[in-house]
Amino acid sequence: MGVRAIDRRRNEGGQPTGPGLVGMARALALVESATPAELRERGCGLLRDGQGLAWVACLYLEESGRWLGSDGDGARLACDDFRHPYAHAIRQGKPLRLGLAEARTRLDHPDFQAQVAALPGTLQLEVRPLRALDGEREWLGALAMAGDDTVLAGLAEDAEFAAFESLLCRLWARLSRHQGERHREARLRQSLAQLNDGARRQALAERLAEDLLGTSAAMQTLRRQVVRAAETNLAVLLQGETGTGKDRVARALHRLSARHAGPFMAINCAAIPEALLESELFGHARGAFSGADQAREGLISQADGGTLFLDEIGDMPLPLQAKLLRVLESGRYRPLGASEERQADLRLVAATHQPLRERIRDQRFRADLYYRLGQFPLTLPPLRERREDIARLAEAFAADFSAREGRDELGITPAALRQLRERDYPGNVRELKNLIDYACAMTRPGDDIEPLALPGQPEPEDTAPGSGADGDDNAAAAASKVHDLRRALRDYEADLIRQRLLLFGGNRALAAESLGLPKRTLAHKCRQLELDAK
Ligand SMILES: Nc1ncnc2c1ncn2[C@@H]1O[C@H](COP(=O)(O)OP(=O)(O)OP(=O)(O)O)[C@@H](O)[C@H]1O
Repeated sequence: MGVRAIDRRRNEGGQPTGPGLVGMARALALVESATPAELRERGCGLLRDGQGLAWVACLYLEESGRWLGSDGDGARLACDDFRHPYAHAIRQGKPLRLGLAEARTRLDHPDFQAQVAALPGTLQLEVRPLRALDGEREWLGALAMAGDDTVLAGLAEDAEFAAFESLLCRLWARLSRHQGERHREARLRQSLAQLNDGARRQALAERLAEDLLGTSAAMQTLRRQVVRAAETNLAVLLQGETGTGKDRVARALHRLSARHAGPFMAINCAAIPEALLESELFGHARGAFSGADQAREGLISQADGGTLFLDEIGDMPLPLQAKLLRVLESGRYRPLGASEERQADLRLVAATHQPLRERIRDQRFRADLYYRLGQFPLTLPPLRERREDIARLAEAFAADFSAREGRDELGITPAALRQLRERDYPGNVRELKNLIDYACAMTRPGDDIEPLALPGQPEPEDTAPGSGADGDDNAAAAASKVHDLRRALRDYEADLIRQRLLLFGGNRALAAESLGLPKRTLAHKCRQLELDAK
């Protein structure tokens, strides 16, 4: 029975539709499809409903040309797998008809078997390879139909079915072409956007190189990561040995971020006595504790709209860690003694030189806070792992010194550079900077820094015989000049701490240990004496 015959039968109920109009309605239904998938679905529906077929499926050739996909059941069948009938039909380039019972026993592809499992074995299966008639793309896929022998035989001879199939193929080819173009355009737009993003990020990373010096691969990677982190609002955890530049990275992150116009508030958790840290961070209400005559904003409130940098986060006391976690998770906090909670919108950057995992093991740091802080973890490489950066850093520090002191620019001799490259730097970049400052101070204006000017290199005068006696004389002379004991002691203390920090390349833990002080006390003294606490 042909399409026309079936249409006639469908319209026996008196609907005023002639064969031509039915064909038109069918064509319209196909033409209105927006995508190849919709077209296939409509095509199958029209055939199934109008032709008395038991099963209709339309398989499409994937872009690779190696697979046939099926919209309805998601089956995917390889074109060169002859365990299913579609491969045979496409290989032969002409329709294939066989009994379903035979197909079930001969063609044991599991996806095909599943497709026809529920159909009676008495039916016939016809597979028609579909080809784009305009030649743009040779094979489109295959049409599979199961039905009575007479129905399938009628269809094969029906001119209207042939027209239907031809329209299906033309529309399919056109829609595929449009869809392909749309996909190509979308891919192009996407890669252009990525290219633009890539170029913008590259430009930012290059600009960052003026601030975070170093051409080593490790520094280049770090700068790229900083640019990425700055694009987000994620909490950043900076980990690295002392003096590797964590503070510098935190400031760069803020400058590059969308919050750059907001405040950047920083606090060193190790430098503030435990009792004060909470009110420094959270602020307090008036009368919250004895001496709190005025309400005071804490750093969290001051950092609203900007970035809060918590240095030495590993030293934060456990009770405060819990409160900080709450700020991170909800943005809510309560100043000391206040009755109401407040809301803050800030990006948190935390830094530590301590192995936080060990502190978690020792139950001195909360694991949940660690993971929350480290949404975007960044590790700063120690200087000894990027010795190629030493010369560039040293020259930049010498230039900084000259600019600060208003002196002509100082060069560094190749021998001094060699020595600088060979040193170990437990205090990392800070140690190198202190060393160059010292060497600059020891170098006569107009000269270049020589190896002898570097600390740790014996000076001829120091080794001269009798220097011990001179030392005693100098001490006596200095003592005779003291008129204010407190001030003299303060100066002496400041000098001693400064020297010790220089000796240990700025490593506060080592400096504090060598002076028999807790690290927190040393940090406190540095603040009191207005020494560079770093
Ligand atoms: N890549 C760099 N380029 C230029 N200067 C740098 C770089 N890294 C660090 N410095 C300088 O080295 C010194 C120490 O850096 P910073 O204070 O950022 O280290 P840190 O890792 O925060 O140290 P700590 O753990 O002791 O707090 C600063 O003077 C900083 O300006």
